[in-house]
Amino acid sequence: MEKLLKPLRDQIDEIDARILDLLNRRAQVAQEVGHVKNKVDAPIFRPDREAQVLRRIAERNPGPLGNTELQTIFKEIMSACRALEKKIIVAYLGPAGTFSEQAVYRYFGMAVNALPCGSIDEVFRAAEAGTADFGVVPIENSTEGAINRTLDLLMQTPLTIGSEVSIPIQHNLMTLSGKMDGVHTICAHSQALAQCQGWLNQHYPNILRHAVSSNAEAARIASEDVEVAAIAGEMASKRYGLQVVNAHIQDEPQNRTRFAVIGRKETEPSGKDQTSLLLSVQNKAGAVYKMLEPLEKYDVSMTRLESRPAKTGNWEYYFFVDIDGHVREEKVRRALAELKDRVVYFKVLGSYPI
Ligand SMILES: O=C(O)C(=O)C[C@]1(C(=O)O)C=C[C@@H](O)C=C1
Repeated sequence: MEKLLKPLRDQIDEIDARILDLLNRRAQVAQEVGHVKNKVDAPIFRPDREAQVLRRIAERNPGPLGNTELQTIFKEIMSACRALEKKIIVAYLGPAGTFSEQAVYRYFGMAVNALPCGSIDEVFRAAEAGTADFGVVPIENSTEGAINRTLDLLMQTPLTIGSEVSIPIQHNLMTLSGKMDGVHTICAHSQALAQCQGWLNQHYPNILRHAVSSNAEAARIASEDVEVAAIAGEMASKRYGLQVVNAHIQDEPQNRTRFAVIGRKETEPSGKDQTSLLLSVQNKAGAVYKMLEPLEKYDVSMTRLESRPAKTGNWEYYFFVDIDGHVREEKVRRALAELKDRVVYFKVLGSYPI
């Protein structure tokens, strides 16, 4: 067998040498891009350009490697090249081991400085103050709906949504021993408890559930107390040395969370974008219909409409609306110009690649 493998491995060695050379040539060009950008103080991270590179890879891919695998590889290549220009700092809802941390690396690749924050508010503050270049905040879960604190903060912040990333959320029940004997409390973030409610009612109806600030915090508590179990992702079980008792206990197998990447700069059009809006209308019959009419008129599709009561107490609602297209596209610009006159509150949260 070794005899048969030798010439094939020689081929792989030779190809690897070429890949190595090409990767470093690519990195050198990225460094030059960095010099050009530094001269005019242009942003290093360009989500629009990265989306285009990844799209082109998928379009040109003849196989046998799959598009998802190739895009993962190219994301890391860009992440490494970008870090040669500048290693960006990304704030997220910590501690380390949360799904938010996973979203940071999924989106930016491994060559970033991930900065854990104690709350969603702190993530916004870090990005607003410039302590971090970007923030990653959960915006919506497919089982539990909107993350209210994020939506409230998006109303107030001067930051814009520059990208989004969605990751599968798989919850595991874990303890130090890998067993549930003697466990009196299950700790997790309230969202995770809600997402696993059906399963917990069925399997452990009599064990106390205790909401804590994050699943990673739950894992930390469980790592110090044999009588406590945690619900958390795989990263947290590894980080805190816990054994999984039951894997994938979320009620919805396709459970995903969408994260917004927030920053101080708007994202340029990439050719395939969407725009997130925050709107409010007066509580009158037909007001929502009237608000959305310009979208139909200019053939702009709406991909999400979510309502949320305003805090003023007079039964007004805020609407989080996603539409296809970038604010700089003509038809979007026109539709929004008309829509603006029909609402009492209007804010573009950001345009970014789909
Ligand atoms: O094209 C650029 O603007 C680059 O800086 C290069 C590059 C890349 O590696 O392809 C790196 C970082 C940017 O976010 C986008 C792309």
